[in-house]
Amino acid sequence: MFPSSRPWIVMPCVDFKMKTIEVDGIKVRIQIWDTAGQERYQTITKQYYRRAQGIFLVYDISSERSYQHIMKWVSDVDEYAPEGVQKILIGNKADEEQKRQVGREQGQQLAKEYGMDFYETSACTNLNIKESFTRLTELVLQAHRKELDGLRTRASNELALAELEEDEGKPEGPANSSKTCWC
Ligand SMILES: Nc1nc2c(ncn2[C@@H]2O[C@H](COP(=O)(O)OP(=O)(O)OP(=O)(O)O)[C@@H](O)[C@H]2O)c(=O)[nH]1
Repeated sequence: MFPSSRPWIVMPCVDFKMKTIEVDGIKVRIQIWDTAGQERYQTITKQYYRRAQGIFLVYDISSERSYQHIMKWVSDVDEYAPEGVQKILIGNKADEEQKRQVGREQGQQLAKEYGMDFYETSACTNLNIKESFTRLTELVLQAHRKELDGLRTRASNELALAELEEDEGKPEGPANSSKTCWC
């Protein structure tokens, strides 16, 4: 039953969850947006790329077709996600070994081509679920740490420059002003 006092927006194409995970002893709260793969939702789901910091590109190891789609996802991510977004390639349904159509090496090869980490996972047996989430969070934190360090360096350089300019503007100190001629 929907409460009548407030509006409800039903988005059939995006699932949202929040999770807290620990990386290097730090608790990190992450937002997870699971966008639908179907073509008909693409206009909406692409909007979600814009604020992403980390993206899992997921195919199904029992579907060659889903693997072939990864190239398209990568080009969409390049087009719509912010520069520097962290990506990991996932071959899901690793529990379905008897239905496998995509070899593990194919996944590894593709990930290598795009410079991504790669995991085979199973949502059914929990294989590599925690590991892949932890790794993506780690990559996002590392990327932002670099950004923060860059900002810090720039701020301290600017401060040093400001101090230098202030010093240069000051009248000369007593040591210099009471100039003594030794000759
Ligand atoms: N055997 C197996 N089945 C899985 C696994 N992950 C998901 N499934 C099944 O695959 C089907 C599709 O799962 P979804 O989570 O809806 O997949 P999705 O990619 O989000 O689908 P869309 O949002 O429609 O693109 C469901 O029947 C799941 O139970 C897995 O690791 N192993």
